Amino acid sequence: MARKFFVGGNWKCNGTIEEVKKIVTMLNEAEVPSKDVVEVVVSPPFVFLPLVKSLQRPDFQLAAQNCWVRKGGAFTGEISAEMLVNLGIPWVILGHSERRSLLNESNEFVGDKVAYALSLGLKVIACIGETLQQRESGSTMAVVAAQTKAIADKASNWASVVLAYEPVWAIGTGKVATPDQAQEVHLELRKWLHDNVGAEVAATTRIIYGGSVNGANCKELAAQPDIDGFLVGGASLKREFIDIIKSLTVKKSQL
Ligand SMILES: O=C(CO)COP(=O)(O)O
Repeated sequence: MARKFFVGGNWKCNGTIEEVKKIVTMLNEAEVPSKDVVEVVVSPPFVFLPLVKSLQRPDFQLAAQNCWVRKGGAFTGEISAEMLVNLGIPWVILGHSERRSLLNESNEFVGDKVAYALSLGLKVIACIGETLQQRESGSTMAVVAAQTKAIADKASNWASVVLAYEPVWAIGTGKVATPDQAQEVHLELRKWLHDNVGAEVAATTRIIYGGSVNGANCKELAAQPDIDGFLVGGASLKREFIDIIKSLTVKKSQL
């Protein structure tokens, strides 16, 4: 079964009501491939989720950028997975490197979050990725394998998981991974899934790339056989997000 191309737009902590309306209008007017070909998931900050939901075209979906690790309750400032379900938000981004580094989210904590969100029927964009120091010391695969293991140890429903490989050194830096660099890690991750989770999960799980993806570099990355889409930060707030949605042409493996 072919893996459907997936493009997520992570707006991070950006936007005003006016800006949100402008971006949604721009996306609503765009001509893009059908949702049978490309799955598009937009992730505004929590407070704008209802607004975007009310305005957004029906073929695009929504993701929250985080949720609480367990059932909601006395956790001031948190948003629970139950609330996302109640609001009709199908996806949640978990384990983003900004949360791992700035808020000290550990592999185990991210694994618990993923498992809890999945248990409520949410679909999860689970983020992993190494720092520059880790890459330079040759530990990229060990780092992303440990991050993936913490998720795999607790998550059973892989059909609802998209794995986002986002090297920390490429996020917001303009230093995109080369297609070969990204493909190499994606292939290794697929092998890891094969050996540690199962052949079916390895063959069907979408592994998407994130980190300085833009309208100019997306096509070459999208052509790699194991890159199944993108998680886009800065460029998801701009018109070039439409070019990224349209970036899938022919996979290198099919040439
Ligand atoms: O962190 C990212 C998406 O989650 C990537 O951000 P940039 O596309 O701005 O590098």
